[in-house]
Amino acid sequence: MDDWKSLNIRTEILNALKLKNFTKPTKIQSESIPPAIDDQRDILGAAETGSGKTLAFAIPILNGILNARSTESESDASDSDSESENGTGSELDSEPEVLEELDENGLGCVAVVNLPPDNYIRTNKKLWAVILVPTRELAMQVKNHIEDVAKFTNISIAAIVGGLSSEKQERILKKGPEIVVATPGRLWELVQRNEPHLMQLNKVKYFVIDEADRMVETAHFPELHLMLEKINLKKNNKRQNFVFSATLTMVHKAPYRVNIKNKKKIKKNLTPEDKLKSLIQLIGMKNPHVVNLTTVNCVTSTVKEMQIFCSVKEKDGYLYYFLKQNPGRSLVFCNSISCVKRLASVLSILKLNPLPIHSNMIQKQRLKNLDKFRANDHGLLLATDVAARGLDIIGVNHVIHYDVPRTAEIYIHRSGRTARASNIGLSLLICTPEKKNVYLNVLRTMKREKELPRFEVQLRTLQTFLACVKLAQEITTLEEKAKKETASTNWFNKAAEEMEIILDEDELPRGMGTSDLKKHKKLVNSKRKQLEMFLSTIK
Ligand SMILES: Nc1ncnc2c1ncn2[C@@H]1O[C@H](COP(=O)(O)OP(=O)(O)OP(=O)(O)O)[C@@H](O)[C@H]1O
Repeated sequence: MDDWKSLNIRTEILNALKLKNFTKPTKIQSESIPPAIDDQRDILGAAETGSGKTLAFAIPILNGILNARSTESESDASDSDSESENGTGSELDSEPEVLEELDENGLGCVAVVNLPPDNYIRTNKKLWAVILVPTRELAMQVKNHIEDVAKFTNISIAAIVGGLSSEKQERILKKGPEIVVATPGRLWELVQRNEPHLMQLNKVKYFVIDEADRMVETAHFPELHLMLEKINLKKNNKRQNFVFSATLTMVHKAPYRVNIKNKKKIKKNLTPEDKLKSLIQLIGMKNPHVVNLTTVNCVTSTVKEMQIFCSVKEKDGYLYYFLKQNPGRSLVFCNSISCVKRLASVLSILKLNPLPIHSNMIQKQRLKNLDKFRANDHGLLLATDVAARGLDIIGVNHVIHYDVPRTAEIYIHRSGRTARASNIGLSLLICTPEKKNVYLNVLRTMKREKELPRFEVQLRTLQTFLACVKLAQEITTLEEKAKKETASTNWFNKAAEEMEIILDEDELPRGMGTSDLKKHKKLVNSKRKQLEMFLSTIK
């Protein structure tokens, strides 16, 4: 534990690290923690996936809160009359609030008032830190990770995310957690509802943007920009900012056609320095300490990268071949929700028990599927890029890019779900001729001169797998059709029932009648039996 001790970390935190068996800091931790703790510097940190960035910002925050509390209790002891810094009363919102009200004619008029809004009830606990992350699952994970390290402190941490009851989250905030980990949408919603604890947002001592390059994309998180405007409206020199990502310094070449079209004003390619500068400005950081540990390879060195080149028709077959031939915990990424849903049907019929996760699922089911995946050494998660960033699931053996990722960043983050914390793993990209350009572009952005090595398959074995997949696809299509037909007939029958009309079969919507449906079912059953036979020949 000596390496930790030299970082000036408090005993409460050291004890928790010891309990977790984290014997020494990772590189990003040993390079970020000292300037953050000793010099209270803002930190811009870039380091590969799975390298421990969460604790690189969480430890300085916990340490800072504990130190401040000790100082407060010392000064409280010496001056019991003075107002505690822990209470928010003296510090908060001394500035008048400007409220819009309606006059008797229903017209808007502006009233300047010194009082807070009616529902503004100050919590008596200070909001020390706000940590923003792009996805709900990541917020939960970061919260749990920090809680582990805060085990021997009485600092409380809350996750505030969309998809769960906002009333319940308001109840959590009422307890006054010192650290709030949140997704921007839900946090902003509660800020706008004047949630009392969050009224301290512009006074927080620590502000973190994790996965920052993704978070500042305006199109994805407009609320983050509104929040930044709000917290930067009034200068808060005491705020310490932390901005982290594995792809913070990654830049893309401006497309060639842009250069040709705008002959006179040729678009300058953004440099990593430009990118950092604009982040610093946007977030309102002051002279940040930059820790850039990204490597030339971009992807963690313990990830073995490979590719399969095949036609669109063969993709499912190659995927099934890989999954059957390479047992372990696998995470398959698709570019769309519809692809996840379709693959989930096909792979379920092939008895692989896939667990889908995408943004159209209810939040509780998303979390449930993640838990099931975590608990099963042979789990199979089918995900959109909602699971590409930050998720820390120990023991993911394979990441499969079923669809070529649209950008190098996505490729890096997806691949980073395996081989975490110095473990090894495989990242396999499936590419079709139509997507070859996108794939080459991803490699170009990562400055790779060579293509990824080919994943070799045994062609004879592959044929059996392709045959199984073909049957499974046929069954899926037939079942889908039957489901749609039944749904539309049911709807028609229900409508007729409500209108008290009795229908003959020939009055039902054109499509399958009851007898057609029976035949259809029979066909599905025979195909299923055929598939069972095929599957029994595969180990
Ligand atoms: N000092 C340490 N010693 C051993 N393991 C550690 C240490 N610090 C963190 N870890 C573990 O390493 C794993 C990765 O950490 P973390 O999730 O913070 O990575 P990250 O750099 O944020 O990754 P990503 O870029 O994918 O979000 C976690 O399981 C964490 O518990």
